[in-house]
Amino acid sequence: MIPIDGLPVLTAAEMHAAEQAAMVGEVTEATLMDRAGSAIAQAVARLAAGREILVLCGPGNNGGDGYIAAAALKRQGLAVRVAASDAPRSTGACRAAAIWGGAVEALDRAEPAPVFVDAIFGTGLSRSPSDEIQNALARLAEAAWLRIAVDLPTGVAMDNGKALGKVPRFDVTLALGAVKPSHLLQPAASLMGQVRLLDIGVATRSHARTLTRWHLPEPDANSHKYSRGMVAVIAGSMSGASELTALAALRAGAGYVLHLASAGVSGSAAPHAVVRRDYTADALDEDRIGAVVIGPGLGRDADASARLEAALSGGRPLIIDGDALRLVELGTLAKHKAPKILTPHGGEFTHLFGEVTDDKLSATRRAARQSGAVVVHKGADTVIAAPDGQAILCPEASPWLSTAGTGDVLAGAIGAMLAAGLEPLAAAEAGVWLHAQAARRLGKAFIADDLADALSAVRG
Ligand SMILES: NC(=O)C1=CN([C@@H]2O[C@H](COP(=O)(O)OP(=O)(O)OC[C@H]3O[C@@H](n4cnc5c(N)ncnc54)[C@H](OP(=O)(O)O)[C@@H]3O)[C@@H](O)[C@H]2O)[C@@H](O)CC1
Ligand SMILES: Nc1ncnc2c1ncn2[C@@H]1O[C@H](COP(=O)(O)OP(=O)(O)O)[C@@H](O)[C@H]1O
Ligand SMILES: [K+]
Repeated sequence: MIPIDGLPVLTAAEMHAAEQAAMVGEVTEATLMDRAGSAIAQAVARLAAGREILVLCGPGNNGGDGYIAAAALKRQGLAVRVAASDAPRSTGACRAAAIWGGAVEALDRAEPAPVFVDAIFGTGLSRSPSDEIQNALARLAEAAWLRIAVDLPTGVAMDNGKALGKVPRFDVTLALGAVKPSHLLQPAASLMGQVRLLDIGVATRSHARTLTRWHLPEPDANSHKYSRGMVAVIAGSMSGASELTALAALRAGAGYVLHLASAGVSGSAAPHAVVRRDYTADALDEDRIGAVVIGPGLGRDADASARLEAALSGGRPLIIDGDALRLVELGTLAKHKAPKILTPHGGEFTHLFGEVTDDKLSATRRAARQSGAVVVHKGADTVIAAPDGQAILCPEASPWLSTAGTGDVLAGAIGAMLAAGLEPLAAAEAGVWLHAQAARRLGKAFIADDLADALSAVRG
């Protein structure tokens, strides 16, 4: 059972191609199924710790994996029963059912067991499971002590994070061969419990992968405040938001943070480490500025538009967030040649790129291509994409982040990473990682100010 940080994420088409490529020489579909079944059995035996196991098997190869796993568990002397939603149909499932060879209970009459293993449907789900299947899953899951899904919980589509019908909550999902988009996309991701990969010897390559820890730049004896990275935050009508961004940039490790506001808007407030200057048209002429953040608290008035235009024409690496995402036009963005990162939440994304009609991964990739920017499409399932198609899917972040100002903090953290010299995609990933870790450390009911402060501890 492999933790999934930094692993490739394969869509249905990519997974199919990877499986086909793996089936060479003596390796057949049956070989892969045997590997999957024995890896599942090993994981289930470990998790079950001697408790009785009920494996639910479907008619396709997901069911086939279930029969092979049940047979292996039985050989180990564990108490295991099998129930089926349907007779085995695929060649693989028929072979596997024969290997099991034991009793098969009818799904609607199956008695619950403490450990419930769902191998009804996996990547081959083509429509909503019947009410009979949905009800049986709900009843058996409810009565179980531990719920384990094989590959994907039954009812979850593979690529778009959608649940087709009622899907119970699982404790563990064992991804076979590769992580798939629905392991990370909402609402499906929140039904999976812990996702772990089982290696079945399929080589996986993809332009998408899961979030991973970044080895962040550390200062050394030659460092000074400018070499650590200088971030300029352009303020607007609500300076609280841009102050949070400035604080977060410092806490994330920037060497120098400039807060540029209208005369009289911000003065001597803490933290005193933020350098506060009046915003002027030539404010961004300072060559040492490594990243400009614009949007948090910017407002949407004429001043805000003028500041955005100055930031876009200034040619410095940019992070465009909040109000600036409501003001900016796609055409202008594509013409801006310096590195840029957009950090929209769902509403801002729709405003700029239109409704997501397919899935968050495809939509974010498209947006990055259209805008020529790295796009951080925020939410419980943040997706980051670069114009060249590379994408990063993030595991479910703390729901306590759903409080005002946490996005301003993220923009500051990403600003610090960009100013420190990371490439835009790496800067976005590192910022999102720091932000998620800070939230995790804080636990519950924190506020955005706490989150900004906690970035220091995550760096430490
Ligand atoms: N390929 C490989 O190399 C490996 C694959 N592996 C395993 O195979 C799994 C994919 O197997 P799979 O393609 O057979 O699909 P699966 O999820 O079992 O379902 C398909 C069956 O269900 C049916 N069906 C679908 N939806 C339905 C519904 N709502 N209600 C009723 N029926 C429905 C569908 O019938 P149809 O849609 O044609 O009517 C078909 O009969 C994958 O998740 C992994 O576990 C591993 O063994 C490693 C090697
Ligand atoms: N329910 C949630 N679960 C996990 N993360 C969330 C949730 N809601 C919001 N977030 C995260 O919190 C931040 C909120 O940003 P944003 O919506 O821009 O807020 P604000 O503009 O108030 O700062 C984003 O990083 C987002 O990914
Ligand atoms: K399943």
